[in-house]
This record gives sequence, C-alpha cells and structure tokens, in this order.
Amino acid sequence: MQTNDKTYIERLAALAEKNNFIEPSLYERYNVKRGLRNSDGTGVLVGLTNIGEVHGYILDEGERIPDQGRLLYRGIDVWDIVKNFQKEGRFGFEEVSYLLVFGQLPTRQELVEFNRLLGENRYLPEGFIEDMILKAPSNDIMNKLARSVLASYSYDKNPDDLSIPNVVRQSIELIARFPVMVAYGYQAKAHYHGNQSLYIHLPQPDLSTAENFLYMIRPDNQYTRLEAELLDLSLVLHAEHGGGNNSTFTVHVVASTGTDIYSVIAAAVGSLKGPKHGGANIKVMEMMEDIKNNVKDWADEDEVKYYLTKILNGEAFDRKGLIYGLGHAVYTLSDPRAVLLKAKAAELAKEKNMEDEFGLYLTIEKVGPELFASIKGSDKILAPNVDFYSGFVYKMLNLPIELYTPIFAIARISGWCAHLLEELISGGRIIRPAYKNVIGKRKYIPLEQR
Ligand SMILES: CC(=O)SCCNC(=O)CCNC(=O)[C@H](O)C(C)(C)COP(=O)(O)OP(=O)(O)OC[C@H]1O[C@@H](n2cnc3c(N)ncnc32)[C@H](O)[C@@H]1OP(=O)(O)O
Ligand SMILES: O=C([O-])CC(=O)C(=O)O
Repeated sequence: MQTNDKTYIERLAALAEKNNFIEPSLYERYNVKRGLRNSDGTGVLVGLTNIGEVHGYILDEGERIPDQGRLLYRGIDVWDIVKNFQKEGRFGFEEVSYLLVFGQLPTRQELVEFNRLLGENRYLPEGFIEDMILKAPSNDIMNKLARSVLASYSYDKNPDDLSIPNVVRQSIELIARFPVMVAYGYQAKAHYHGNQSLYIHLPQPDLSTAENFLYMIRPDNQYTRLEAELLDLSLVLHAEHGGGNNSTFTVHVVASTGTDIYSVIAAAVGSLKGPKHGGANIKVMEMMEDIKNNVKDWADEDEVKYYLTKILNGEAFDRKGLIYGLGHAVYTLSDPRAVLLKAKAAELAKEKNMEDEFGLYLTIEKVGPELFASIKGSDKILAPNVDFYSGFVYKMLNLPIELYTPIFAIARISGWCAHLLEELISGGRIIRPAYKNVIGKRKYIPLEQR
C-alpha cells in the first residue's frame, strides 16, 4: 500500500467520515453547549478576567438586546485610549501592551523605559535567523511564526520556569520579537518561494513597533509617518479581546496544564490562523477579489446581491457559505474596531482614488446581512467585524496580503501574554470539560472473525 494511493485514502476517508458522524439531534438531547454557547448565542461563562471586556449586547431579564459594541482594555474604553495618544501625536501600541500586561497605564518615564526594553529585545538570538528562519522557509507566515515561537524554546536558558519574573521576561521578548520573526519569515518566503531578492534588515531599537515593522519589510526601509500611524492604530485595535476569543481561550486551556510559554503561544498562533478567526482578514481579501472578478458592475446592487446569494448558498468562492468579515460571536449592532477602521478606509479610499472598491465594501455591508436573514431565516445580526475593513486599509498601505493575519498576531501577542500571566496567577486548575460518549459499549472482535 502506498500512502498516496488515492482510492485507498478515499476509502479510509469515507470510513473516518461515517464513524465520526454524530447525529445532530443528540446535541440537543444531552443539552450540549456547542461552541461553548448558550441557546441564545451568548457564551458559556468559563472564567473571570481583569484584562479585556467585549460588550456586544445588553441582557435584560435574561433576554439578549442588541447594542453598539464597546471594547475596554483594563476597564478603559479603547476609543478613549486611541483619542488620547492621537491627540498627543504619539504611537499607542507600546502603551497598550504595558497596560494589558502590567494592568495599569505607564507614567511617561515608565513608557520611555518600556519602549527601550522592547527595542533592546528585538534582536533574535545568535544563529536563529540562519538556522530557524532561512533554513526552513514556509509559504505561510503564520506557520513560520508558530515554528519560530516553538524554536525559541531551545534558545532560552530557562524555558520551563513558570515563576512570574521569568514569564514576564519571556513575554517582553516575545512582544518585541514577533514583528521581527514575521518580517524575516516574510522575507524568507519572498526569496525562497517568490524568487525575490533576500532582505534581512536589522531591527531598529529606537523606532516604535509599527515603524520598525515597516522598516524591516520594505526593501528600501522607507515608510511615511501616516503609514506608521495607521499600522500602529491597527495594532492597538487588535491587541486584546477578552478571554473567550478562540486564540486567547487557547492560551488559557494550554497554560492551565502548566506547560511552557512557547507551547502556549505557538498554539494560540495556530488558532488565530483559522479563517473564522484572525485568518478572516486574508479570506476577506480573497473573497473581495473573487467578487470583483465575478461582478461586472460593482455599483449595481442587484448584481452584487445575486453573487452574494451564491456565496451564501455555498455555490461560489470557497463554497463554505460564509461572507467573511461579517458577524461576530459577541458583537451585534457594531464592532467598535470595524467602525474606526471603516473611517480610516473611507479617508484612504478618497486619497488613493479607490472609492469604487470602497463602495463595493459598503454595498456588501448593507446587503450581506439582509440576504443572510432572508436565505437562512436567521435573526442573527451580521455587522462588519474587525477583519472586514482591516485588509482594505492594509492594501492601501501597500502591505502584502500574506502579512495581514501575522500583523494581527504581532498585536495580539500582548493580550495573549497578559492572559497567560492571569492564568498562572489566578487560574490554578486544569481546564477539563466533559464529552459524553454516545456510542455505547461494543465487543472486541478477534481479527480472524472480522
Ligand atoms: C477576529 C475575529 O475572529 S472576528 C471574526 C472573523 N471571522 C469571520 O469574519 C468569518 C465569518 N463569520 C463567521 O464565521 C461567524 O460570524 C463567526 C465565526 C465570527 C461567529 O460565529 P458564531 O458566533 O458561531 O455565529 P452564530 O452561531 O451566531 O452563527 C449562526 C449561524 O450563522 C452563520 N453565520 C455566521 N456568520 C456568517 C457569515 N458571515 N456568513 C454566513 N453565515 C454566517 C453560521 O454559519 C451559523 O450557521 P449554522 O447555524 O447553519 O451553522
Ligand atoms: O472575540 C472573538 O471571538 C474574535 C475577535 O473578534 C477577536 O479575537 O478579536
């Protein structure tokens, strides 16, 4: 037997499908909270946190009332954070990382020191670039990032020590190094898979995270202040989203076993890569390309509707039946991050003469939810989520599409580290829910009798 024998693999696949199917009605019979969601769509309460708060609805006598979304970091509204650092004309991501990980806003002096610490920690260990990044390039930067995180274990003299000072040290290194790992992973991909020249720019300790990233991915190191500010804003908006989002919950689950930080964070990167989570920003762009290629007149609402109907019916694009970038597990009327990114996208579209394409986004935002409601007969409100407009903003910043989800990871590492510390300090019990076995008992049949 050859493992690449197609018919044999297909037979095994058919067996796997048949024997792993669970009758959907059983979930109801045993009151299983699929996706850890209650019957009204709200999440099952599985933990407490001081870090992020995601407000998407009001509970009124047990009933879920849709509401405008709000996001708070350590109790402070993200919109207030953004308004204030923008007013002061400075970058915000480092301040937000400090707030998330250490629990309070830094003083001016503390922020200067933290910026210096991040800058000093950007350099990867000796040999890492040659041995870990260039020797095994990947076509997928999230895959490369997860492997770089896991490889960091072997370069750490004290990888398994879960004392808080050690985990704080490791967290700072990861927050500082994520952009560098992503930039080098991208350069290796561009060279080995894209036949382009190889650029290994050294990180610049005095630049902000956003500036340093743009410096490292551009062959000529050039970027404008506006580009760096927009990227910084996006990093701030993606940095944290409560304990229940899939990648952060992964952090809690894996950390609760007492394993090392690299195992925890590599698992979270794998989660974020998924197209229903952080990977949606790449999917949105692929979907938009597909729509642009199949809809002749982007301004014709009926033609857009016709094609979106095919997508929702699983007859077009990736045939999964999803309009990527719409819908959220918690938000209902709006995702506050999408509101901010949409405003930026509108400004940039005007500046770059891309209002036609922006108009197509607006049409999808308007008709997508209406079609979803009529086709699926669902009362779920589908508002644009953070991933709907982020890719369009990145496109106008000339950022390559394969970096969209990695940029999310460069931001979310701060939230993940904050939650890891919270799990270590306040968790304390291995996360271990239950699965009911529904196959019953079966007898072992000796080989010669089968
Ligand atoms: C950073 C982030 O992670 S933001 C989210 C990024 N993901 C996306 O944009 C992908 C598209 N959206 C989705 O897949 C979903 O809306 C999610 C994953 C974000 C939230 O999913 P859930 O909370 O499970 O949605 P919910 O249970 O309320 O969905 C109910 C039904 O609506 C469907 N649905 C939800 N969103 C969409 C959508 N955008 N397009 C089509 N159908 C949708 C679900 O598939 C589900 O159908 P089913 O009952 O036939 O299985
Ligand atoms: O909260 C979620 O489920 C997904 C999300 O928006 C995020 O992680 O930013």
